[in-house]
Amino acid sequence: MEFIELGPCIKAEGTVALPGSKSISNRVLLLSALASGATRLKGLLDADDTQVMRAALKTLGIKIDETDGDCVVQGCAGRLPNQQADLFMGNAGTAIRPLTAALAILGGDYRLHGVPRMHERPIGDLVDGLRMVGAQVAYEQQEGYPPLKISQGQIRTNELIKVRGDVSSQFLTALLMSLPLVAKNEICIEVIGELISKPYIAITLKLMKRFGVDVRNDNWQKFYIPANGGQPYSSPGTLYVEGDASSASYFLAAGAISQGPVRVTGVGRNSIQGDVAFAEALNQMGANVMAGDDWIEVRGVDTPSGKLQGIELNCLAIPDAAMTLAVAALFAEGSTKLTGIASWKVKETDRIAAMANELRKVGAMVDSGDDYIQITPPKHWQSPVQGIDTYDDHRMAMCFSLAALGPLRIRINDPACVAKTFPEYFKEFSQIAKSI
Ligand SMILES: O=C(O)C1=C[C@@H](OP(=O)(O)O)[C@@H](O)[C@H](O)C1
Ligand SMILES: C=C(OP(=O)(O)O)C(=O)O
Repeated sequence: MEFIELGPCIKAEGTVALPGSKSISNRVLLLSALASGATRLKGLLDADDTQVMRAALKTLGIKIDETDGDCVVQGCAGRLPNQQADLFMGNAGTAIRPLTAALAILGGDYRLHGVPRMHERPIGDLVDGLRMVGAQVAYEQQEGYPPLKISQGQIRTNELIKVRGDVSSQFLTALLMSLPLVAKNEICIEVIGELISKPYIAITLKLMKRFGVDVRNDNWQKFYIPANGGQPYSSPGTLYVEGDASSASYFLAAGAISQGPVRVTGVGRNSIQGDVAFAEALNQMGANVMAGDDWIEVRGVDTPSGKLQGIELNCLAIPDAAMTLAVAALFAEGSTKLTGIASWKVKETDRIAAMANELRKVGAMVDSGDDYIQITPPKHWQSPVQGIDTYDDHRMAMCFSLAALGPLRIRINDPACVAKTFPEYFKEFSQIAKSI
């Protein structure tokens, strides 16, 4: 097995220009493809999750030109050139879920599949929502999970559409982005159960608006898609993709654990990404945080003891950056309890189990349940000889790089899994984290 050894680092200091946001990149790729006109995308993320989206769109006949560093997408005005395709979606939730919905609504003869873990990640709530409007979607193996087969349906949009919101917000995002394609009348989507990850729905709505569709959000329970003539999306011309706020969290945490200053550029106080709230959580732990329009910076901590303080925090709105808090908690005084994280179980791996296992390996005391994890920092740090396992989860690898800011050298297994969203992660980390 491949591994990387890091630290022990005496300080973390410097500036990191963030790669593009995964969530924004995959949404704008799809919206540009469905829109009329060409869209120039600047700052798009180039990583596994966005590569599978680009490749799928190309297979569907969308022209994407990447010759000059930008990505120029020729929209198909809601009519995909290829009505038959076999599409590999890797392990990208932001690719398979919205694309499944768009293809099921437009109709054709499609198959969508991914890596083995993708076939364990639920999609049943989305399929149920799509079947409600007459889309034809079938499970190839296990009921409720990819691979999926899509065929031509008879789409009806005059009834209320319901979708569960408590497993993944990506199902609602997928319906929101695809239903305008057939909105001859106003369409209402009702969310059943508590909607998790709300800031990601906010990203979806803001980006749809950039492409001309203004959805009315009635208290996060009902969403109204306006009637249009069947050609809803139009290109905004040029669109800039923000830096990834979840990717920012590792560097900001490094700036808090050490003296910093560590600055990230590409996201700032006006970001449309919910994970910028990670900086507020760090601040609650005592970190010294500053932000401008296009940057966030952390300079150590501002507490009497000079150490981060453990907190209790509901992380329903920041599921991805919450993982970074779990590892930052190793460096805090007192325990940290993160709640509202039940969705961790159905992501790249069972993140509650993975996080608990690996935090224990460095000496922390960990208690966890269905929707929480509580971390008490190590009395005596340990460096596991066999290394920290990463479970093919990019965030496990990126989070545990922070353990190198502790007193011991740390080995991270299978570091290449960061390619899902941040292929250059370890290069960037080693530029700011300085070893003895
Ligand atoms: O819509 C999105 O871009 C995302 C939504 C979140 O998923 P859930 O809604 O499943 O929590 C998040 O974890 C994921 O990385 C990206
Ligand atoms: C949950 C994640 O990814 P996905 O978009 O595949 O759901 C993630 O990036 O942490």
